[in-house]
Amino acid sequence: MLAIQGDFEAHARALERAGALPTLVRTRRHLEGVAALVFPGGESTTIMRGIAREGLAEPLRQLIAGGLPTLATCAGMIVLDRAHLGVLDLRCRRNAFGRQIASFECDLELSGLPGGPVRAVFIRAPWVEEAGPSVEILAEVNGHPVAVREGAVTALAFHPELTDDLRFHEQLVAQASRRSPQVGPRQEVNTQ
Ligand SMILES: NC(=O)CC[C@H](N)C(=O)O
Repeated sequence: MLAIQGDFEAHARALERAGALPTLVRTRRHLEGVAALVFPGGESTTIMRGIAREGLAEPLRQLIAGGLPTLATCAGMIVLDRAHLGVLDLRCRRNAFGRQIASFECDLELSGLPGGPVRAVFIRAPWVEEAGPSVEILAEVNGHPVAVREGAVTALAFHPELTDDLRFHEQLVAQASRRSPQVGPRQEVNTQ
């Protein structure tokens, strides 16, 4: 997972519980051999600055364009949008829910996610202001998309990594092991 700034440690714990071996990506070298990517929540301007400083933008774009399974939450969704890395064909509105209800939780039903609604934790969250035809909207709040999928990328305006709900991380691990069976789940790697 991208570990420049933000709540990547919460993602690491969720990934471990989902059977993956999370590694921290801070430089280009750390991208070698990754089977999936996570873009955490945090502060998108700071994360973008780190990406630029480390020369990570182009390698990240190439990996995602090549179909690397990717999960992005909150600031991570902003980082992937047209105005930033440009890997998702959508435009985010930052801090979209405004000051009064900057942070809130709700139960959210997502299309294509079995097992019932998720408890969605929004923290100064963005929403998707406008999206191209290749972007599938998975859930909305008040008519604004807050969960989308495009290709192998799932982007969420909320933070599943801050709850006990592992479904998104499990989905990512499953996507990654379908694509490169040698890398997961961990039980298969470590059977001596
Ligand atoms: N929880 C979050 O990731 C908030 C995102 C933050 N408001 C930003 O614009 O970068």
